[in-house]
Amino acid sequence: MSEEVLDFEREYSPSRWSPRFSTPEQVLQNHVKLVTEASLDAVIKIPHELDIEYGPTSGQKLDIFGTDLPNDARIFVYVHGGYWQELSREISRYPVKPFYRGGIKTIIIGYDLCPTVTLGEIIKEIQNAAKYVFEYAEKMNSRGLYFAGHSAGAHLVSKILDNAELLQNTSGSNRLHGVFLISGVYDLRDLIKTTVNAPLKLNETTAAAFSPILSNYQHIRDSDVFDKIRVHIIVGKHDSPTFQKQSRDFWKVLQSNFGVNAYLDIMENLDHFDIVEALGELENYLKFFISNCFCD
Ligand SMILES: N[C@@H](CC(=O)c1ccccc1NC=O)C(=O)O
Repeated sequence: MSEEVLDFEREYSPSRWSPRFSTPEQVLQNHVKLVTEASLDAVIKIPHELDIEYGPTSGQKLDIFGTDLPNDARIFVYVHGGYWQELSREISRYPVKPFYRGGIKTIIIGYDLCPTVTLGEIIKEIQNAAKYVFEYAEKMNSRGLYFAGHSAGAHLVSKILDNAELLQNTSGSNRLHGVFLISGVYDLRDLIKTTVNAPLKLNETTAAAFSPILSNYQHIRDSDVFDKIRVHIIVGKHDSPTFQKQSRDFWKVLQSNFGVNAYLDIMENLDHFDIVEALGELENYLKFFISNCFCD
C-alpha cells in the first residue's frame, strides 16, 4: 500500500484514535461489551414492543421502548453505525433507559447490512423506517420527534433530511424538531481507497450519489413546516482529523449554502466510541439537549 492509502486507512479507522486503550481491538471489545450489557438491561427493565417490521426483509425491523409512557410523549429515534457492515439493532438499545427516565420513548431502527444488500438499498430502508416513525408519531400525537445516528448511522439519518419528498408528503414529519448527527461520514468518495469499501463496492458515481454533503437541502429552509428543525452535528475531539473535518464541512454546507439551523458541537475528551457510550448514562448531552432546548 502507498503512503497515501495508508493515511486514508488510518483516518477512517476510528478505533485507532481513542486515547483510552492501548490497542484498537481493546477499544472495540470494550465498546461492544458496554453497549451489549446496556441493551440487555433496557430489554429487562423498560416496557417495549420489539421486532416491528417496517419492510419485507429480515433487517427491516425496529423496536419501540417506553410503550407505557403517555401517547403524546416525545420520541427519540436511534440509528447505529458500523460502516454499514457491522453492529446491530439488538446491541444498540443503550440510549433507552436514560430517555425513559426523562419520559421520552426510544425507537431503535435496524437495517440489513452490506454486502447482503447494497448501500443504496440501506438508504431506502432507513427512509422507509422514517416514514413508519413519522406516521407512528402522528398517530400518537407525539409532542416531538428527534432522530440521532452514529457514524454510518449519522450518514443514514442525513439521507432522511435530503429527501424532500419524504419530508413534505409524510404525515407526522412536521413533528421532527431535532436531528443529531454524531461522528458521521458525509462525503463517501475517499472511502473507495480504503478497506471499508470491500463489502460496499462503491465506485466514483455511487459514492458521490450517496454523499450527503453533495445533496440539496433547499426544501428545509423553504418550507414553513420545517422551521423548527435544528441539526446538531456532533464530533469528538478524539475523532480522527478527517472525521472532524467531515463534520465541519457538512455543518458549513447546511448552514451557509442552505440556511438550515445547524450547530457544530466538538465534544472535548470524547472519542468515536465513548461519544455514544455516554448515551447509556442517566444524564447525557443528548438528553440535556432534548429535555431543555426543544420546548414545544
Ligand atoms: N473497523 C472500525 C469499526 C468502526 O468503524 C465502527 C465501529 C462501531 C461503530 C461505528 C464504527 N464506524 C462507523 O460507522 C474501526 O476501525 O474502528
